[in-house]
Amino acid sequence: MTVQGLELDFFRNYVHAEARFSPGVNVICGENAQGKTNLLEAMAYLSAAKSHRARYDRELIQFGVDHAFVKGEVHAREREFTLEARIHRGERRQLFSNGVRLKTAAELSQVLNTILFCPEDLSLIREGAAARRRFLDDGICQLRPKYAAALAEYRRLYEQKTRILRDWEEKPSLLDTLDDFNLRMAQVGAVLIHYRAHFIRRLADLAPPIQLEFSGGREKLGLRYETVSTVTDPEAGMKTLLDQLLEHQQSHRRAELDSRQCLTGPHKDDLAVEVDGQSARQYASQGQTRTAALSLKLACRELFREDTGEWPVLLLDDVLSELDHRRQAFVLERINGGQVFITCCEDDKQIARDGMRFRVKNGQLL
Ligand SMILES: Nc1ncnc2c1ncn2[C@@H]1O[C@H](COP(=O)(O)OP(=O)(O)OP(=O)(O)O)[C@@H](O)[C@H]1O
Repeated sequence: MTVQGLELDFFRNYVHAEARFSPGVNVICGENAQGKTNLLEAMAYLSAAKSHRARYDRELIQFGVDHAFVKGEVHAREREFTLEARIHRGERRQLFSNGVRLKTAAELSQVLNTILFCPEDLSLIREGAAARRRFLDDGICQLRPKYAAALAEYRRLYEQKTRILRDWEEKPSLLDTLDDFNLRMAQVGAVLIHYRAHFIRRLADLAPPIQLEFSGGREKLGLRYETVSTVTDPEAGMKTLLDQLLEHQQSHRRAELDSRQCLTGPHKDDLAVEVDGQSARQYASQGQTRTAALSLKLACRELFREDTGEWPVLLLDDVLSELDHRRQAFVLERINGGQVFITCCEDDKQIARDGMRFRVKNGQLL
């Protein structure tokens, strides 16, 4: 799949921009703070109506303006699509595909998939479990609309249960509904675990060879799914998962009431990442961290290809500047095949000589 053209109005620092892109490599150069990341963010937004760095859609709207508009012409599944996002301050965003209003962001992902790698992705290795859960959720949501729906329901249930646990002492009648919430959370939680387990198993096949090649045959990457402790096999059937989740809830019932927190369920899941058998979070060097994060993203890209039959659009933000020439060459070699956008600070002619080049200056694409 490819983004053939992009149009932006009042998106971040772009007042208006239009561009046509190469189906291969597109190099986006420019000095700091000119709008390179904003451009990749706009493309990623068209695939999932989410930004990797904005908490609220309103952050995407240009300062002092009340709306933003992103339009992409996308070639996917041997067809042409026009995807549009209209973002208004204080209103719900509106998404369209070929002029038809979409009900959910998951419908965008059925047309366009993107994989973004940016400097913040080092947090995938370095930080707590939340960053890795986000990585899993973003990947699976793009591929599986059912997972996206289950995740949204789980989040709603989690918030409601958290409110019950917070307020039950003041309002004991709230406890009447706790068992119903627990059952539904275990049912939806089993769905999340099922999808996550399969996704991680496939990543665990795809990522280690990338890390090995990346590191010149030196580094062995290991991935392991860590979920609720009573779950003996995350790939077991739904009924087994449900029973094991209910068992965990039961054993934590008192602790939840005492601590007034939701202590049981896949909202605490993690993806353990190891390099040469040691926890990457604790022991990986800067270079190993960057390599492991990039290997995970490139593995995700290959998984998407296996699943949809098409390469997702790869968005590499500021990835090459930190790598030595051998690793740069490896990345450029590895990304052959699909459409790629790479940002860089200086106009390095060595990078992707066959690709199209763009210069970004003060919110203008030249
Ligand atoms: N909502 C907004 N309205 C207007 N400008 C914004 C908005 N959000 C961010 N900007 C500005 O957009 C500019 C470009 O940001 P961007 O992150 O795209 O830079 P960049 O070219 O990737 O730079 P770097 O190389 O430093 O990463 C920044 O100066 C930022 O302040």
